Amino acid sequence: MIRIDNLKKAFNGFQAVDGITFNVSPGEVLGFLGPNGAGKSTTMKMLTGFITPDSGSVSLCGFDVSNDPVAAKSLVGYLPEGAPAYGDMTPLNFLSFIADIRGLLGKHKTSRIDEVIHLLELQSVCNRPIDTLSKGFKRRVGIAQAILHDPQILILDEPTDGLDPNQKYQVRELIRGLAKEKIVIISTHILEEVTVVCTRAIVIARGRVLADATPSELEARSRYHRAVCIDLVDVPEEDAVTALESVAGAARVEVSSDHTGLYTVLPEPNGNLLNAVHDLAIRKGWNVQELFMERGRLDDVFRQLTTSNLGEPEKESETSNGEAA
Ligand SMILES: Nc1ncnc2c1ncn2[C@@H]1O[C@H](COP(=O)(O)OP(=O)(O)OP(=O)(O)O)[C@@H](O)[C@H]1O
Repeated sequence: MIRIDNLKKAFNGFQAVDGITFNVSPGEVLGFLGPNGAGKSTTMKMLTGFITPDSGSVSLCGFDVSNDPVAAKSLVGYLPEGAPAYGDMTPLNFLSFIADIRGLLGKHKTSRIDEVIHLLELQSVCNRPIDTLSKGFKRRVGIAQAILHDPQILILDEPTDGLDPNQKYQVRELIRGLAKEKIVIISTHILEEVTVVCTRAIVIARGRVLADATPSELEARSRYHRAVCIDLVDVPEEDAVTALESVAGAARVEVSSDHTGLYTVLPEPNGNLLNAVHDLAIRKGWNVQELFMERGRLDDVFRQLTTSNLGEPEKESETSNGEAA
């Protein structure tokens, strides 16, 4: 269990993290979301003991990061922002160095290095200086060092940044596999990653938690939750919009700007439009290419949360100078 209580950190009077509190249990993959400068990396650095909080506490499986740093840090694998490594080392040298620091010895050390090299598919670059590797390979070396000692807690700052779609898929699968018995926290800008990988998401801005929910609960907060999309062929736009607007429970109709004939009907709160829109299409004899109901859009919720709450402090700030993060 990770317990984070009222964590705060200011840099030169600027409140980067402003009272963050949450717990995470084994088996959870927590996605940490927020706009640039929201305080995600700073929070992760405090979780891992990389920087010291001004106040508040972090406990990792019962070990306080400030009072018992060695025990706490031994439980954590950390991929810092940008996946820093020693560029003149090869991945093999770097992993061997990390294994020594983590106290892996003899055959166990060799077999773990072998395992992570295979898991992250680093075989082809094992003996090249890290500085000469592509961004994607560097990130994979960073993930390899984070999981090398098979930690109970994984904290990964933007783990799929710079990876191609195949590698993104592989890393997400890897995280899902690891999460079965570990606690995983990832920060990401990729909202689709939250739906695919995370069991829970925390949205922060200006160093404060704005939402803490499952991805489905967040989607349900979207204006597009249960909106009905209908793709029509050869129906004049005006006729389609007028008819769709008249459906009972329809709040608004949006016309797609990049796909002719595609309309999204947004519901009144708790409205259920699917059957009504379906019946309308039959009555009108429309040629329907596609008809489906949306779950909701995370990008919409993210925008609503992070733009509408930015000017509304929830509690007093100690040293904030009011600058935009
Ligand atoms: N060492 C530092 N000294 C001064 N200011 C800092 C330092 N580290 C972070 N900050 C500031 O604290 C705020 C939060 O930064 P942080 O890196 O935690 O945000 P983030 O949510 O991770 O952003 P991004 O998504 O862009 O990585 C930013 O305004 C940043 O400029």
